[in-house]
Amino acid sequence: MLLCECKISSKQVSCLFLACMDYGFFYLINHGVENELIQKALEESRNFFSLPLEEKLKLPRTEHRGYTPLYAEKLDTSLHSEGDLKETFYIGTLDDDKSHLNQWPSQEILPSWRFTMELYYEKVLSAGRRLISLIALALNLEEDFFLKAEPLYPFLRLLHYPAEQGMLDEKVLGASAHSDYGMITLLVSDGVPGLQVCREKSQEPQVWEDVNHISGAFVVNIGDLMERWTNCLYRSTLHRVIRTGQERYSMAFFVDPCPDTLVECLRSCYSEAYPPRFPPIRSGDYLDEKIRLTYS
Ligand SMILES: O=C(O)CCC(=O)C(=O)O
Ligand SMILES: [Fe+2]
Repeated sequence: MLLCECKISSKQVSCLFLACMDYGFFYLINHGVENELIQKALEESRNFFSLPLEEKLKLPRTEHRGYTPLYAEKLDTSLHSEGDLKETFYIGTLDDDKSHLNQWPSQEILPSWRFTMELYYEKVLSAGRRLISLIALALNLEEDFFLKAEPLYPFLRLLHYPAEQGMLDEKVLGASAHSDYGMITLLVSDGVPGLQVCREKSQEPQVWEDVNHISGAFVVNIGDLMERWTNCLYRSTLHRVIRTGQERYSMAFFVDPCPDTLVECLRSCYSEAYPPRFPPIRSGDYLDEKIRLTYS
């Protein structure tokens, strides 16, 4: 899937439609975020996670921004394990009345950290906006249909999966099985394997496929709210990160609608024979409940 400033062809729009329907996961290239910036942001993320724990704990996650230590989150809330073997750092919107809630490592310790993360955030957000308008076009909607859910509610999640020391409970994963909650996610990693997708969430036993790394490309996936809007025409696909013994870094950028957006089945996505599968829901209510469960 190509995404550039120039005109997009109808063939590319149908290719996007099929990718959202078949897998809910696809690669995105020519997205306008330079690979150098991606690598720089990954390096800064590594710098942060390499700090002593007491330094990281000075920025504890508050209002869903800041640091969460190993095992603090469990993405598969049905699992009986202590939590996921990953540490994370969240950055929320940069330019609204909540921007002051963001937490930043001290400039003395990491001088270019905030600048790099803000630049990365802005660039990925603009690629995400463009992609969301293409997703609307692919559904025969007005280009700005999903952007009416402005101000968007994007979050950058930095992730670090440590190399393992000693024996661990088999049930513990890097990121346990989950689907993402919002509209779309744009993901990059340092190339260390581990990410897997399961195309049929209800099939038993579940079949997991590895997602290969393409340097400079985003792995994009559809989230639950987009699945609800489209009455499951677009798939919010189950995915996870397994433990490989190797250390791994990734950065997930979640593009979510404004909390007050009412997400209800699109007119073109239901019929008498295929009624809406989900009741309408306020985006903020759905997201808050999912986030609450992840930490409980
Ligand atoms: O680290 C990865 O590759 C995936 C992370 C992920 O699925 C998430 O943060 O929601
Ligand atoms: Fe995810």
